[in-house]
Amino acid sequence: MPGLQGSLFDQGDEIRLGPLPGLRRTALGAGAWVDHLPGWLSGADTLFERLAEDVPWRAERRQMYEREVDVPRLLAFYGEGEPLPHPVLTEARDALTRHYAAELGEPFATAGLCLYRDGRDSVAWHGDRIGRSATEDTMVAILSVGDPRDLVLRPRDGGATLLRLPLGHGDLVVMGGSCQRTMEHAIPKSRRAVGPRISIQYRPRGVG
Ligand SMILES: O=C(O)CCC(=O)C(=O)O
Ligand SMILES: [Fe+2]
Repeated sequence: MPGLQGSLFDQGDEIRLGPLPGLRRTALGAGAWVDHLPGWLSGADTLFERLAEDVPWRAERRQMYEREVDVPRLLAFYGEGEPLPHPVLTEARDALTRHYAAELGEPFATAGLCLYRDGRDSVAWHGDRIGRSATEDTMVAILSVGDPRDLVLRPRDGGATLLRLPLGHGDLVVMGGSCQRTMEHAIPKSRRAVGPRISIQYRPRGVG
């Protein structure tokens, strides 16, 4: 098969996870912290293309006061034990479970996927406060592929943005400690011309 060898052995396309010890922790106060590792996954653009095509993306609507509005991003959710849409996503989840085993005390179990089609797609300020995260420390780990979008964090009880991290192209961020109950996070809309981004959020059982 002419051409096959070229595509199989092209390093730039190979989807591969790097080592996790390069993670850098930033303390945000009140027991909240963020771990960050740019470029954890190589071949991220190839993974983006696969996921964009293979995942059964859903458009959702939600009630906002009197009106029903479009949720400004596409979604997919994989519950505990459900096969993930690409083997590297299982590998990433298991590597994160191993790395954080002592600190987290339970495995990462679910995967939520978001597709931000362009700068108009976003997530408003919120904490992932379903389940144990409302009252106890937990972690939400996010792997990003596609064009970078800013993840911003601010204290829940008011105050300025403490951290702004552009996330895309294989970057990893982990929000931990009290982050989901003492801080809020968002992916703001962007007026710049940005290409699509997919985020994969790993959470322990019952956390949402
Ligand atoms: O896309 C992201 O990186 C964040 C998504 C998020 O905060 C959520 O789905 O709860
Ligand atoms: Fe969130």
